[in-house]
Amino acid sequence: MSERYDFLFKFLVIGSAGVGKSCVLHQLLNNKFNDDSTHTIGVEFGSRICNVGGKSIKLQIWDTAGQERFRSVTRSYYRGAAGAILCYDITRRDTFNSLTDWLTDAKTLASPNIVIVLCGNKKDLEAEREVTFLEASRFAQENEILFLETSAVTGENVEDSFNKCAKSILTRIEAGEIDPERMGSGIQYGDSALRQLRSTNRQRNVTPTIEDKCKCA
Ligand SMILES: Nc1nc2c(ncn2[C@@H]2O[C@H](COP(=O)(O)OP(=O)(O)OP(=O)(O)O)[C@@H](O)[C@H]2O)c(=O)[nH]1
Repeated sequence: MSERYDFLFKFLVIGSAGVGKSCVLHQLLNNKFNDDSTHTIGVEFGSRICNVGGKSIKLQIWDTAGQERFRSVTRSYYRGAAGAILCYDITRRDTFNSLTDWLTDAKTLASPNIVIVLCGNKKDLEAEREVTFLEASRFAQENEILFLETSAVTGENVEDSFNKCAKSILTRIEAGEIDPERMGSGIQYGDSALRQLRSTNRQRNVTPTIEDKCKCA
């Protein structure tokens, strides 16, 4: 049976090597910690459906390698991403210090409108913390991105991070700030019937509302 969803969003998981990107994604997809994670080579892929704001959204998620030597490969996957989960490790200040570079890459290679959720991962390692919650939330505020601390071990806030990103994209679509039909928006409608509705409406010169679109999907 084919999956039914209202929208499909393309997401990236980015951040320095070893911050826990693959473990965060594994926790999201399998509800458990992968204690055998190795460095990602290039990119890996996963998908799942989440329900936010009364809509069903398929997340198509690209987990990128953080190691510098794969940067040219991973950069080629940024194009057309609607959202990014930007991870650092709360126990390693160097991973926090490189966030500005990751942000620049996301905005220039994906889209200036990309919705970014900052995840301070390894929240379970409180005793080894090097980056405070407060300074990270200030950084997020200054850069107008969302922020959560997560743990791929306990699962805390993992699902919330992806949901928060999806919710924010949805809100911006509904507010007319993001146009899903723009080339490279990283967003697709969920059903071919929608395209039919749009072309019918276009012939009638009617613009479908988001409600029409979702009813149809
Ligand atoms: N304590 C703790 N360890 C974690 C957490 N997330 C990941 N790890 C550990 O951190 C290490 C790196 O995790 P990965 O998920 O492979 O890191 P990555 O960011 O995908 O690394 P690259 O693929 O090289 O970019 C592994 O040893 C994990 O077991 C977490 O939330 N808490």
